[in-house]
Amino acid sequence: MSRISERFQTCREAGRAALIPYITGGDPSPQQTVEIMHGLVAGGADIIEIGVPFSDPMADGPVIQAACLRALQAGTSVQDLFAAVREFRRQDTQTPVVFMGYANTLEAIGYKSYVEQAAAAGVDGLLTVDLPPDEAGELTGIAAEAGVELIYLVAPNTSEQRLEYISKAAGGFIYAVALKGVTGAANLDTDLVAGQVAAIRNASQLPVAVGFGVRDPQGAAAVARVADGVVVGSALVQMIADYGTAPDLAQRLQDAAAALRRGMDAATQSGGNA
Ligand SMILES: O=P(O)(O)OC[C@@H](O)[C@@H](O)c1c[nH]c2ccccc12
Repeated sequence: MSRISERFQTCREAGRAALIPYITGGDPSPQQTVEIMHGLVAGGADIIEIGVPFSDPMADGPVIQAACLRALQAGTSVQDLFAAVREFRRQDTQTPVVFMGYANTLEAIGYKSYVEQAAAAGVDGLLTVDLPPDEAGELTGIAAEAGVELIYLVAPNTSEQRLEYISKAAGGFIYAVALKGVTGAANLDTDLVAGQVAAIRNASQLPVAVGFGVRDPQGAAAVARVADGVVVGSALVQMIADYGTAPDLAQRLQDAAAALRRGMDAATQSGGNA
């Protein structure tokens, strides 16, 4: 069983939703990424999503765009991020790591080389925003061979037919984008999210994680009641923007993850995870 499936199973058995923090790799520096990853796990993260910084991150709002810029200015390369995951894996062999990024990066290195290096470093899944299943082509076979799961996004306006199609291609979990627009939005509508998750569950057996617009323990709690996983990105990335040079940056992110964790666990213990 893959590390991602295993983690969702553990969460299901424990009656809780998976906490999936997102940070941009190499922000504020590649060295700090490993420390932050360990901090997030200590705070209760189940899966870590690392953004591969890209100069034109079209799905991202201003907070993550700025993070990409900081990471690139710090000289972050994909190789640095593979090295960061290798380093992380020396202490943590349990927590799944997903690389989120854009096709451009994979194409520059070559799909096969990229996937093999990612797998060797200890990356479990790839979420490539502009490579939907119809365009993943040879990536699908390469990833399957390397044991790397391809995670796909489902938007609020994704048709039922399209949902069926994506479900067939998807691995790991389905990422439900809670709203139209870019990352870092503020208007999460939990009723809409509940309906969206229900529709996805009709089409797929995979766990469903929800992201975009979850920014605090209350929002995380509301999503944890209806989904298998909760992704929080911009709110944490904003802390890196604010405290990037503070010596206790990793501890601050650990505390933020712990607050999200508490909110989510309180919600699922009192309200069930149906
Ligand atoms: O930032 P938010 O609103 O908390 O959303 C999560 C998101 O940041 C993370 O999953 C992500 C960052 N960039 C992306 C691009 C596409 C899909 C998802 C992402």
